[in-house]
Amino acid sequence: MASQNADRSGVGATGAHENVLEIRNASVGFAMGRGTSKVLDDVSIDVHRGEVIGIVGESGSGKSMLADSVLDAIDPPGQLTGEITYYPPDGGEPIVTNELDEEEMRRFRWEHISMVVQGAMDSFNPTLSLQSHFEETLEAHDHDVDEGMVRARSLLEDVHLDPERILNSYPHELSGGMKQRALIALSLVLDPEVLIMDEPTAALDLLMQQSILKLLSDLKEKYNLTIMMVTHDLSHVARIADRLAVMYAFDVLEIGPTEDIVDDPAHPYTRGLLNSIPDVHAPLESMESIVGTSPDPLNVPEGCSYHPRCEIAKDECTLENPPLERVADEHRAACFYWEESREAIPLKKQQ
Ligand SMILES: Nc1ncnc2c1ncn2[C@@H]1O[C@H](COP(=O)(O)OP(=O)(O)OP(=O)(O)O)[C@@H](O)[C@H]1O
Repeated sequence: MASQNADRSGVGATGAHENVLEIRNASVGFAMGRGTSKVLDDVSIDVHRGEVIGIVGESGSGKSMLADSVLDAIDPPGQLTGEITYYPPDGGEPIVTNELDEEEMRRFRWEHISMVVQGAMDSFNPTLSLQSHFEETLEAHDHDVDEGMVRARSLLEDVHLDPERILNSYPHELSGGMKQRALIALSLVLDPEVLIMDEPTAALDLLMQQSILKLLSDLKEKYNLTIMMVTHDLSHVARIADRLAVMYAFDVLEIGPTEDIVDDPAHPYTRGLLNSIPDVHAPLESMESIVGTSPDPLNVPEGCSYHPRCEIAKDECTLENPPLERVADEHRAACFYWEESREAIPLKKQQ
């Protein structure tokens, strides 16, 4: 497998690097008739070992592109550039995932990083029982099937499903919530270290969404997982995320501990996003949406991409793209005027 001369400075006492993933200058471009459409624009973030990181933002902001980049799963003709490095738990050689060839990636995926994508519930093969899905996955990765099925049963119990009943069922015999939970068990059967969930609960009702979040949080503790969770629903993921990265126009414009982002966001966009989250107790007229729409990938504004919608933008914002600046210890925001934004854009009280 491809490796790089790793930066060993983040190696902790256990021999494991403190970051499980380092995403550096990740960009995705699609060549189109009207020019090249950049749908991920030079994103660099670390994913800390053992955390839940929520990737949030409006529809079309590039969240799935960021998640797909980790496993180099961009559909052609999309082109990924940059470098995504995975650090194994045992302090072994780091792996640059976007340098793996097809066969190396086939082995890497599910063993180290599993991904459950939008609509994956429908990806079960309708002609195969759930037992066959688990067995095929184990066989494809040369795992001992008997041993693997012991783990599969235990994982199914972890997600509150009856192993015997589920393994003997066909996908159409399960409800949406059961399928989603079976899929989470399947994604963990090879004991990966990282689980990427892209809108994992979008098709489920609110109660089921909450129960899946609780399950993920329990699984994370039990199996020492790192979870990257992609969603447009900030309030939802904030319940389990240690950190949040807020995306807008194909870039991360704010990142930090969840409580900093929710209680004291620094970027005008994040403040607007929080003020637009529905509060069931508040009168409708008190809800605010952000004026304007997010940019088309072929028409991203110069300077700060948010400036046309920003109520505190100044000339400088139209000319220069602000870098992520330090707000507090681990809190960063890409805004020249983040200090001003706190007073200029008051937060409505969330329930
Ligand atoms: N195959 C493709 N060719 C060209 N552009 C694409 C392709 N797939 C996605 N895009 C564009 O990439 C941009 C980012 O898409 P992405 O799916 O990452 O957004 P998202 O934030 O995950 O949105 P959503 O929450 O709706 O899934 C969008 O503008 C989308 O139209």
